[in-house]
Amino acid sequence: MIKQNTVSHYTVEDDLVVPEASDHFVLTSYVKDIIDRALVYLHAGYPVHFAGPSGTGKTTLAFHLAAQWGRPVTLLQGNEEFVSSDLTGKDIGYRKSSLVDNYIHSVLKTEEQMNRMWVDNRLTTACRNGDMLIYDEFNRSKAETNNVLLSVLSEGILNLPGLRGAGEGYMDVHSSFRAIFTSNPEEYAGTHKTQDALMDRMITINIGLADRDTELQILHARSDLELNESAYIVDIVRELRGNEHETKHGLRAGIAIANILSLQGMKPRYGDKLFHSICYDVLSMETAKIQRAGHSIFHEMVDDVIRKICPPVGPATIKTSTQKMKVVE
Ligand SMILES: Nc1ncnc2c1ncn2[C@@H]1O[C@H](COP(=O)(O)OP(=O)(O)OP(=O)(O)O)[C@@H](O)[C@H]1O
Repeated sequence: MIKQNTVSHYTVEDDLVVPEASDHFVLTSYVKDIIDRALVYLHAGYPVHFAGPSGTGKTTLAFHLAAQWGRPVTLLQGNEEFVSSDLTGKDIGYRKSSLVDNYIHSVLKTEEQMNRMWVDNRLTTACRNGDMLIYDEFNRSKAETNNVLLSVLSEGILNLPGLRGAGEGYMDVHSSFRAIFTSNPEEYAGTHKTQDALMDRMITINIGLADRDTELQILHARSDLELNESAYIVDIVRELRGNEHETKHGLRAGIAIANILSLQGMKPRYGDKLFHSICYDVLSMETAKIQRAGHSIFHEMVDDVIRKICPPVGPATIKTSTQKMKVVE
């Protein structure tokens, strides 16, 4: 595992995202393989699309990739309410300028000029400057909103109908412009079916759940829990995923449990009631619905997995910042 000082958090200043170094980005061979392939596609001039379930690291990969690319980054977040002008820009009205010439006091000459005022939005700025565009969850925007990307990605032309009146209806896209898209094809609420024409213009890398080592390194990097203790959490989450009921937790649930435990000075132990409860709560999203003979078997299922994976609590009492727990042996 290599922890790289490259990226995973960023600052936003005047709409421009500048990727910054982070100690927390984890680059295992699994992650590196994805980034290397994506860089090859970007160098060949193709936009890259990371597609996969929630919490698999798509956005983090997109920012890391953008940092590797080295150009300024413009960020767009897919939105159901967006219309094309939210991507490209719009006329914000007219500017009126008038000149009053009274040089010869008996002659008053006035001249008025009306100019349309156009403001670029993020896509236009990125195309103009040759930035890297990250369009996160782009399928949350309607297909007709994203149509403007078709000519950008294939012909290198941005269509700006709003500027037609000013004789500037099209703009050549800067040759350094690139785009990284992310989407979750499994998400139904609030997403739109992406048109094939757009998908056809990007190279899609399917991001599944990371291998165990990557998941472990990420969980360890994102919490202060020791590596061997982190491994118990990773195995619990993976075991529940592999369960016949197929729970769909991504990386976040494990990170959350590890963070809570390390902040409380706790360790994942079978029989520690608080630990069991934390697992019920954090992992309850889908599994809570699982029933047998009319009652939820979710807690039993989690208890079973914890028993299989974690060592039991020792004879000492477990100290947490808020309470002392009685050991259950
Ligand atoms: N390579 C990595 N190094 C360190 N942390 C990572 C890495 N990949 C993912 N993570 C962490 O895993 C969590 C989920 O990652 P991320 O938000 O990128 O997933 P996502 O697939 O974009 O999720 P969603 O589809 O729900 O937006 C985050 O806390 C992120 O910081």
